Amino acid sequence: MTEFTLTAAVARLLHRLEALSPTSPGPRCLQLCEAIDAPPLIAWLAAQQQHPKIYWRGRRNGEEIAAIGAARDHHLSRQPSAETLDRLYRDYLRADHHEDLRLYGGMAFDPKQPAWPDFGQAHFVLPRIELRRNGDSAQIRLALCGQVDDWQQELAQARQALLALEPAAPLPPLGPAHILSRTDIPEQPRWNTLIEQITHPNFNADTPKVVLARQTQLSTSALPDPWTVLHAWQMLNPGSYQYGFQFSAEHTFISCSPERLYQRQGRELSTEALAGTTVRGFTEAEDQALANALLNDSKNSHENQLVRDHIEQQLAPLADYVGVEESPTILKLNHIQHLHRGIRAELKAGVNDLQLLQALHPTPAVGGLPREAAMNFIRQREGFERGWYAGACGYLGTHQSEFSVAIRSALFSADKVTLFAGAGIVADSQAEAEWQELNNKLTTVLGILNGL
Ligand SMILES: C=C(O[C@H]1C=CC=C(C(=O)O)[C@@H]1O)C(=O)O
Ligand SMILES: [Mg+2]
Repeated sequence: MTEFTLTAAVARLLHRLEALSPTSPGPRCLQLCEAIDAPPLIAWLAAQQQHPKIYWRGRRNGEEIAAIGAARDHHLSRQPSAETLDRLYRDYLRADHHEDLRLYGGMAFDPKQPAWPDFGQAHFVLPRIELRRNGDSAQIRLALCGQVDDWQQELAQARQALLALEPAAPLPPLGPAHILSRTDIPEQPRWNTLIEQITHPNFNADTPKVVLARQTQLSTSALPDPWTVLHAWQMLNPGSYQYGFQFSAEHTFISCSPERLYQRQGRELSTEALAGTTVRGFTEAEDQALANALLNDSKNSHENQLVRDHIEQQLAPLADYVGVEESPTILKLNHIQHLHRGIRAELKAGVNDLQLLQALHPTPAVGGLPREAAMNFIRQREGFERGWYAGACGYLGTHQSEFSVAIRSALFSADKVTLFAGAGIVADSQAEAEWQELNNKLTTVLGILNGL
């Protein structure tokens, strides 16, 4: 009888590697796959010693992935061009590939801002080892990618990666971390000035929306493990995407984001307008009253409407059909609730993921309108580098691709954690209320970091 423990599956993969011919007839990329009973994936990932480490989980109990190492690593100093994407497709994502190879990674919010170290303007990885789970079914996948003359070395490296796997261990506990210092950029007085500028009728006439953000840098007595924080965060917000990228031991970017940039299955596209925010109530009646007030609030409706209109316009030339939910519904998170409109499209034949990324990212839920004017304002005045905050994170695959907008995110480096929160500023925005909205967006993660 086949044993589905990870150890048994790894032994089978080692055996299959041995059986592969040590020479290759040409350049090739392939994936060996074995069914497993999946261990808890975040805990397994945290225990591994190989980098990069990547975690991805779709919304509402969606597909879960933990991946380590790289059979191919594309660290780009510019956002992907048509040529780069063509190459990626030719090499791994060809429609005649039956292996379902995927490139996991992301891209920064603004290619014109300096890139974060490790993350670059864009960074995509074909993982060496991927654990993929969908409901009760899970596999371990081993990727091999090489040329004729380095094939033997590729086999040796794949073997090495399998032998270096660590067993899953419990996640390190959160521990009683104390926040020693906190620095906000911008601080509140500067925030107020910026809101005045954005809401000034002369500016607002041409630039109806700018999503202004704040960076909150914390130093703590004991830096918590980012994977433990992500795990705690996902328990509180299972309806959000949950993901983390650690390209080296130095920096980890995690996000528990409610926002989908897009999901593509074949030519079916699903995206959304997510903008407009209020808090949750303490009782069901209060929660419902807050939701109703949000649905009827003109400032929040305007925030959402601008995103909806823009996405519809951007998709029109790429799609045979675009359908938008006319009235927004409410998406509830642990501490806040948002206005949400689902958007579906049937893509024209031949439309690729690069076209989708360029058309949709960044949406006016994180940038503004018009896109370039809003981004210019952010670049010149916000005062910090957004890096992958509000960027696009996810995966590219042949038949299916999915990206989330990396809001509700945190960057862990040496001795500090940096949190990010933004708010859509439109004509009727009040500086104090928008500042409070930023705080509301941080409540859940701050609670985790405070050990609450
Ligand atoms: C930019 C962020 O949120 C966006 C997504 C949902 C609601 C938003 C809002 O109501 O302002 C923002 O547009 C963030 O959380 O950093
Ligand atoms: Mg808002």
